[in-house]
Amino acid sequence: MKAAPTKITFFEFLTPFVASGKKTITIRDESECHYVPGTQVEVFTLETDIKVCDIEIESVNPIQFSEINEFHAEQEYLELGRLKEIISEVYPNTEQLYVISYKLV
Ligand SMILES: CC(=O)Nc1ccn([C@@H]2O[C@H](CO)[C@@H](O)[C@H]2O)c(=O)n1
Repeated sequence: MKAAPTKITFFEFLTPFVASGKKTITIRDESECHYVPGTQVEVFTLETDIKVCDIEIESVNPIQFSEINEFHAEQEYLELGRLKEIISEVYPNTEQLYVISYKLV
């Protein structure tokens, strides 16, 4: 069995919202859906690989791109339009995604 991942990266501009507890979910593709509820994960900036904080994974749930709504945007601490724009840039032509929810530890 593969070990649960212990590191996650976020775009640097989003990390203050993760560290302050304002952003409580992230939406990723299949390659990043292997986080395990109850495990602790270190948060780093994507661009500069600087450690930001520690989080505990609460849940990982599949979602279709077309199902992303205001409720997710609120938890992402982003406007819905902006959220969908970012996701389409990072994961072009990917319908199957995963909502990873977490809390600060
Ligand atoms: C390799 C890597 O770090 N990738 C990503 C992928 C996504 N995100 C953010 O997650 C949310 C849903 O996609 C949005 O808020 C995105 O901006 C991120 O910060 N970094």
